[in-house]
Amino acid sequence: MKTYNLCLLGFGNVGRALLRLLQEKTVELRERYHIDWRLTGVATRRLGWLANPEGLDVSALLAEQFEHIQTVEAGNNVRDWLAAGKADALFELTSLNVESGQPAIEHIRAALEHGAHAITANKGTVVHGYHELQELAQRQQRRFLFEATVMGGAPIFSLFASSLPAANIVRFRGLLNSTSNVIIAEIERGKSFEHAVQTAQELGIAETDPSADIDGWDAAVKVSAIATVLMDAPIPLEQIEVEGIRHLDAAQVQAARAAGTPYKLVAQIEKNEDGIKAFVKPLPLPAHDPLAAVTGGSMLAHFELDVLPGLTITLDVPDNGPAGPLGPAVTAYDVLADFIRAVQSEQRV
Ligand SMILES: NC(=O)C1=CN([C@@H]2O[C@H](COP(=O)(O)OP(=O)(O)OC[C@H]3O[C@@H](n4cnc5c(N)ncnc54)[C@H](OP(=O)(O)O)[C@@H]3O)[C@@H](O)[C@H]2O)C=CC1
Ligand SMILES: N[C@@H](CC=O)C(=O)O
Repeated sequence: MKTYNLCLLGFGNVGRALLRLLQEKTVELRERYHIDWRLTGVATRRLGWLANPEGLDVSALLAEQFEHIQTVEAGNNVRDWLAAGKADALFELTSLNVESGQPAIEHIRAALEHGAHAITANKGTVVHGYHELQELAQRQQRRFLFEATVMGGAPIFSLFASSLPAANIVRFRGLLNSTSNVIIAEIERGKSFEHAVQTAQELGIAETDPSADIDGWDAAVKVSAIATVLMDAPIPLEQIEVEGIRHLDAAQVQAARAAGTPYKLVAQIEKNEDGIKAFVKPLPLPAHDPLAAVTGGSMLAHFELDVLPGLTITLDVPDNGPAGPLGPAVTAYDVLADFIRAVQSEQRV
């Protein structure tokens, strides 16, 4: 059985949740999937480039006892660090950069060139680097996987890839941003905007810079990722009509809720012979609209396909589970599932 050397770049909400999940699933990974693992690299701007090819102390990392962690010299850049950690897989879990997807794209490029699989929750890499990184992965016979980037926790990209051959999306409508949904719900309950943002941050679902959520860009990036990967219609962000929830007036939000037509940040894509059009904007929705019933950090994606009139995927994310906030935990599951898929693709060769 192969022991995989895993390197984590970004050790925030999702990185920590992934490490906890890997610990929980160690025996299952070994017994069901013949995968053994050790953590050989962790890096963030604050921590620097930590590596040890014999394995880093996972419990000390999770307890933030960084001074107890034994490391080797790992240089001060991603390529030297991947080499020092003898990486077989990189988990790229750094913050979203809406404008360029960097430096995450460079991290993934480095991992693939090193010969490691690259798995990410960072949607900037898909919007700004999808074609280049897929081609590089194919040349290197490694996998670039990104299931967690849209509706972290739910299968979207892998579902289409594995179970919906020759199906073409003609319309998509969904609620793709948990943070704005939590913020709107808090405002409906009479909380201030600042308090509402803080609640989303405490749940671990807000972006490092929450203005990406509030101003609609996180949802727009997800829209662009769906169009690029699933609709073969890369739509640049500047061609998406984007309006966030910042300007929504509390009284207006509360009145809409009282009237049974709550505001939701709706994402929509339509493709026809004239091309592709997409928007992200807050809309009051009638009670019978399935999007109106999506609560808290939950999300919904509704696809209309040429072969299926309607396919809806709902991801229920209650705020907290026994071990804390569930948003990052369900996202970590998608990352783990991608890792298993990457290894299985090697095992099939
Ligand atoms: N949280 C969620 O529910 C979900 C998150 N995602 C995506 O997952 C990614 C991580 O999210 P999350 O864990 O919540 O974010 P956090 O803000 O909690 O953590 C981000 C981590 O990345 C590190 N980081 C940021 N920039 C760099 C850089 N240039 N070089 C090295 N390290 C860097 C930060 O550490 P430091 O500041 O020390 O560098 C920190 O450890 C994001 O791209 C997000 O969009 C996707 C789906 C759901
Ligand atoms: N900030 C995002 C996290 C997942 O992508 C959200 O709120 O949906």
